[in-house]
Amino acid sequence: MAIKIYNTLTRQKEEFKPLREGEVRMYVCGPTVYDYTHIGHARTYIAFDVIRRYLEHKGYTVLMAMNFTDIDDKIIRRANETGEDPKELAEKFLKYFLEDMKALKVKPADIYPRVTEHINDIIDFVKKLQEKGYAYEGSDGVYFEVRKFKDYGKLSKIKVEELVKGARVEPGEGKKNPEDFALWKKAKPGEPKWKSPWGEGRPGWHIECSTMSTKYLGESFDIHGGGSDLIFPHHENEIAQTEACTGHEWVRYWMHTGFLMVNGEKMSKSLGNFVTIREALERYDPEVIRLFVLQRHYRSPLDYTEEGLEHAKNNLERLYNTLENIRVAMERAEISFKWDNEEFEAYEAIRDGRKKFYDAMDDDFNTAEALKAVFEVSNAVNRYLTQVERPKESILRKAWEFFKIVSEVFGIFEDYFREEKAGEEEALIKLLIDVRAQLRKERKFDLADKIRDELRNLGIQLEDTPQGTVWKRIKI
Ligand SMILES: Nc1ncnc2c1ncn2[C@@H]1O[C@H](COP(=O)(O)OP(=O)(O)OP(=O)(O)O)[C@@H](O)[C@H]1O
Ligand SMILES: [Zn+2]
Repeated sequence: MAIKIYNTLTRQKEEFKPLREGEVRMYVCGPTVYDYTHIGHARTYIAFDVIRRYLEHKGYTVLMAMNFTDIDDKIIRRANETGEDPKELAEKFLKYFLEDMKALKVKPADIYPRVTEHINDIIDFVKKLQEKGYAYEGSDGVYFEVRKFKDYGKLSKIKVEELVKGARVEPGEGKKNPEDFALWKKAKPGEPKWKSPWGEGRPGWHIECSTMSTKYLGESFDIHGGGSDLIFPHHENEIAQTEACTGHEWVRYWMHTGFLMVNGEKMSKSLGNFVTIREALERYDPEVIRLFVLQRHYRSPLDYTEEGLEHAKNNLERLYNTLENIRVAMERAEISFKWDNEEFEAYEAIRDGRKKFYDAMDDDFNTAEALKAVFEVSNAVNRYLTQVERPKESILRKAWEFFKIVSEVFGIFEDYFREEKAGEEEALIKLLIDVRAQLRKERKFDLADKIRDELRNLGIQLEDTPQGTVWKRIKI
């Protein structure tokens, strides 16, 4: 089944067709690193992590880039308040962000381009816009002339006239028109700055994403995403800059996440109503936070409540319980020579649950519906295990395989399945030690030594002690 994606650009679900067969190139706007990452950010990044995981699960090679805004007004302001160097401040919070994402089991992006390492690329981009007549230099910076770009407003559906009336414009003294936005800001005394054809200064916010995404993903790519607060002005301006520069369509699918809300307001650094990921992780397992996010569709708003997190915690426990039930039951499971009603019922429940899971994920990554399917399978397996004395191995294996898929896509139970693998490996080593002991008894020393040497080549060292043979891992 093909994947359908809700495209903010067309306000419709569309069948997903990547530009290159088998490959998906996606760019997700990263954080402005001036404070700790909060659960609101986590909502967005976990959502895109699962989207990316699902695309990979479906067989696509995903090339993902995420920027770091490591110089910007907010960073300079905060650094002035705390007396830190803006560069060090950004560096510190960038490191914390990566740690937080790792803790939440969010797979790292392939490339994390940072603004301060791409200043020359940004300058080149602005120069091109100036050459093409879309940008002009004002007293305090270089601006993009919005009215020159005919498609302006195509993403947010905001008209330039409304924009000016509603005063949704950025400040800037040197602008020709109120709706224009800064591509380059000339440095004020004491601000971090870089040399440019327009004097010393720094990039505006939007230009970094146009520059760095096209540098790494090409002049056209598949998916661009972020929280829905980025639709306007950030993504609207990104489109204007990039399409003005290249003269053709840039991004195929625009994806935006709903907000994480606290008491009816967006959780945000600016409003100060946030719970950091670190605080949340002191109280909840990372997988609880993931499940809490996945309980809602990524486009819907999500309320941050204790009940919501407790609900996720209980749900996660229920699923772990089922996994343990299956694992333990495997030991008493038998090969099937015939099926009874219980087997047919369990089989059909797993089959239907698995289909529902894929249908839900194909339908614009509907994790909330997919999770329902996971519980249907979980309930059916538990029911089956209470019904039969000797469960059939094939039924359990089907359920197990399904949970492995859920694990891969949702980024939960990963350690559990890893331990299972480690357990299998240990059992195999023990088996080889027994075989070697038997060979030695039979005085087949050549073969016995071969086992020892081959294992050593794999990083497993055997040692014969008076108590028997023991093994340890060694560096090879
Ligand atoms: N409450 C939230 N719910 C969902 N996504 C959010 C929330 N807050 C921020 N995001 C998303 O996190 C990403 C990084 O945000 P960024 O660092 O730009 O935050 P910010 O806008 O500076 O901070 P804040 O919005 O907290 O004041 C963006 O995609 C943004 O849309
Ligand atoms: Zn961006």
